[in-house]
Amino acid sequence: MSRGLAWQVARERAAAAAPAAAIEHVPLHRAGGRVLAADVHTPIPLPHYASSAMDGWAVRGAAPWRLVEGPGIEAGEAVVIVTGGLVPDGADAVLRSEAGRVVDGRLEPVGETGHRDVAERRHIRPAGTEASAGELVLGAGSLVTPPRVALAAATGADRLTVRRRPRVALVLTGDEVVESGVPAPGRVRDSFRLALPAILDELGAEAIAVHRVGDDPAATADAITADRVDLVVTTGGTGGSHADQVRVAVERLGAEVLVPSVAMRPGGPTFLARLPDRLVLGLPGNPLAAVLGLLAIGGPLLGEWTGRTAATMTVVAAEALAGTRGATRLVPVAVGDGGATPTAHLGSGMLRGLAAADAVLVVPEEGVDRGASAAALPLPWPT
Ligand SMILES: Nc1nc2c(c(=O)[nH]1)N[C@H]1C(S)=C(S)[C@@H](COP(=O)(O)OP(=O)(O)OC[C@H]3O[C@@H](n4cnc5c(N)ncnc54)[C@H](O)[C@@H]3O)O[C@H]1N2
Ligand code: MOO
Repeated sequence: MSRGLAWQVARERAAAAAPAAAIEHVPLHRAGGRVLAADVHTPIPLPHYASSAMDGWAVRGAAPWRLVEGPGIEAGEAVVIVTGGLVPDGADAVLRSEAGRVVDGRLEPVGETGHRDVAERRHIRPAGTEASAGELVLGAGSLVTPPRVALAAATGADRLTVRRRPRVALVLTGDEVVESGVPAPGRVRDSFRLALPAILDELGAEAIAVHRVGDDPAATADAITADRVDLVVTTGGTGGSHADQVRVAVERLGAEVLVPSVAMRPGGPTFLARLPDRLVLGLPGNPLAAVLGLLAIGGPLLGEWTGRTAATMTVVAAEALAGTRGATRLVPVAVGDGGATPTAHLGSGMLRGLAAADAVLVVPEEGVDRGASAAALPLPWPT
């Protein structure tokens, strides 16, 4: 296998391979975590009516006030009101319940606060103070966070127009892989069926099918084309040996190879190819290599596709890290007050190093000095 495309070039190609996002209209309860595909303008002012900020009485004119039922009030009248209640037209202020007293059916202010409530026309939230009717309140491209869902609801929206999540099928290869229990020598317990859908979910995609196939190009090609999906993520079989049949399967399907392999360690055999109706991201079988391949190449692809571009990160290396000639080295690190330190157990076939990491330091060919700043990939799951 050649050394592969340079890190930056491979990532740019992956981002450029993202198709235009499809859109869908989803109910608000399903919109969290999605990216808006259209601006949200509020059709109503926010708040849309003048409301009381306190429990008490809406009053008009000078004290004392005669208590009336409303809805309207005239000078010298007051109406009982609760927090959030509709302030009657013409009301001057809301007198808080603790700042007023009813004597002989007449309401009067009590103490300095009571007089101030009235004199300063307090506790009325006028309509339109947060937004005017027609105003833009959320822009296309924004991630739908909990307060943004609440804001959309306040405008009266029931659905939002968002980018559709790319649909993904997983094709897990390997005759030796078992899915339960303690594996016998020569067998390995599957690392991917549970982890990859969760990571894809964090990257804004949705795994809708999982196939297990043996080391057989025909079965692999069938699995790659089995579902109506936007992206197929395969594991194993990328290495170029006789058993590494995923590349053979993709070749037989006539795919255009966009990224043949990447000059990075680990994860170098990661590839990206395009079929007429779907992309295929091939990840190596070694567990650490596979996850790093997904973050390094699947990350920019899905970032561009979903609009959830991951923020880049800079960390300070707590120790010097040697580079690898002709390749970018990816080192899972724990990030603490003293900087970023490589975690233990970072073999390509291992998982403990990544399980203990907070980020992945990107070590250029020339290495990183102790105390120097270096780029890092954030991990898409909570750490
Ligand atoms: N002669 C060469 N051999 C290898 C090269 C090379 O360039 N020349 N590259 C090495 C590198 S780097 C990597 S990474 C791997 C890539 O391997 P494949 O993608 O072909 O994957 P497999 O050979 O099928 O498996 C590798 C390894 O991963 C284990 N595996 C596979 N699936 C799973 C799974 N679902 N859960 C857990 N572990 C899995 C598999 O048992 C193997 O141990 O190739 C190197 N070799
Ligand atoms: O790139 Mo392979 O990724 O080390 O084990």
